[in-house]
Amino acid sequence: MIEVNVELKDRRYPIRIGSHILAESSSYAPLKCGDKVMIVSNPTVAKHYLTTVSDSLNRLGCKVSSVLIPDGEQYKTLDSLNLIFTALLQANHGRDTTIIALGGGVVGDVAGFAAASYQRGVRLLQIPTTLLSQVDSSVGGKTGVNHALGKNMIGAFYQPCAVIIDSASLDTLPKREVFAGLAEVIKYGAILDLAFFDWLEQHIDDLVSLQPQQLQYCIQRCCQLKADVVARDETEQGDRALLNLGHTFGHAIETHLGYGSWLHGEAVAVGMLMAADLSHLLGNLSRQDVFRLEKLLARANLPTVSPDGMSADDYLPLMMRDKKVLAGKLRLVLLQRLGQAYVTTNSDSELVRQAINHCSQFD
Ligand SMILES: NC(=O)c1ccc[n+]([C@@H]2O[C@H](COP(=O)([O-])OP(=O)(O)OC[C@H]3O[C@@H](n4cnc5c(N)ncnc54)[C@H](O)[C@@H]3O)[C@@H](O)[C@H]2O)c1
Ligand SMILES: O=C(O)C(=O)C[C@@H](O)[C@H](O)[C@H](O)COP(=O)(O)O
Ligand SMILES: [Zn+2]
Repeated sequence: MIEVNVELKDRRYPIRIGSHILAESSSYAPLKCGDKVMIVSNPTVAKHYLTTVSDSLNRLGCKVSSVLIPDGEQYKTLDSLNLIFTALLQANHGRDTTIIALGGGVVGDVAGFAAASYQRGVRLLQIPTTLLSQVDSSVGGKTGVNHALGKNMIGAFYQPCAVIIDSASLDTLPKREVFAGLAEVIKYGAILDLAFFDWLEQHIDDLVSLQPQQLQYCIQRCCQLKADVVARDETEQGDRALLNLGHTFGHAIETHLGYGSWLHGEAVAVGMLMAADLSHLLGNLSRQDVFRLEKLLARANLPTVSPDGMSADDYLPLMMRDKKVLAGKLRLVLLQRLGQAYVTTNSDSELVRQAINHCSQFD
């Protein structure tokens, strides 16, 4: 087992990464004998991992209850949050409880927000079971739910006390979900680390087929890159916005099509290409580097063109609701070059339209 630490201003928490570590009680520190816990999961994940996790916690001497929310992005809602609150109240959980998120990013974001708000805040532990949640959503404390008018519009920054990543849990993950996770993996290389981008170009086939050694290195590198950004800027006052590459476009796709139609990673993949194209139009990223990004995404079996029938007119109003908008001005994450991103308000809407059109089938 290896550990990456997230060093916040006033405290730190560990990300433990290993294979088959959910079956070991020692993985769950700081949980200890006598602790009350509520595991939040969904039926799909529970079928595979709830017994393993509950057994480990029971052996540790924890008092374990669980609640399942429905599976899917369309259930990342206030209703699901309320299901969790009801279960907590019915089982008499107080401020000394710990909420454990066992699942992908949807479970993690909803359970995380439940932890942030139940009785004004209880302890949270993340057990991510998708590639996307292992490399991204379980780390850094963004929690929340969607609104029909926009992604992740209601939420809180709320850090977990630990993140436990069992890479073996990816063996049961559908391939399409593995590919979606690779979009966020490629994002880290594109925004922060050219050497990692180069490594991904060499090893993307190994990741697609979940080769254990390459997978562990990839998860560790992504967690380290995210931990470093979050340590510098926990609540997105500056640099953390770089983690949003492609998301202003991608969230528009998810909202426009209806949550769950395209996966988050798929929408982010196309969004990153739009951002890369725009970066090129603004005279930064070279055409060759736009192609490198496109090729890597395609090799990860991700979409590289906008959804059928979605036009720039559909994107722009939704993009104006992005959380990075300041004083009514769109702020976008763009690429100076591969491995170096920046945030800009200097994005003329005609060029934004052009970039969207370049990534559309009719172009
Ligand atoms: N908080 C953040 O910083 C952050 C970062 C990135 C993404 N997100 C959010 O994360 C969400 C996407 O997360 P996701 O891609 O994990 O999707 P998800 O949570 O919907 O999980 C994908 C699917 O895989 C299933 N699943 C999960 N683990 C499994 C396993 N081990 N075996 C078999 N099936 C399994 C789930 O039940 C679901 O059907 C989006 O809502 C996105 O906005 C948040
Ligand atoms: O952790 C972050 O910061 C990110 O932006 C990571 C993103 O991958 C993630 O999808 C996040 O939920 C998007 O945040 P939002 O603030 O645009 O909703
Ligand atoms: Zn994301």
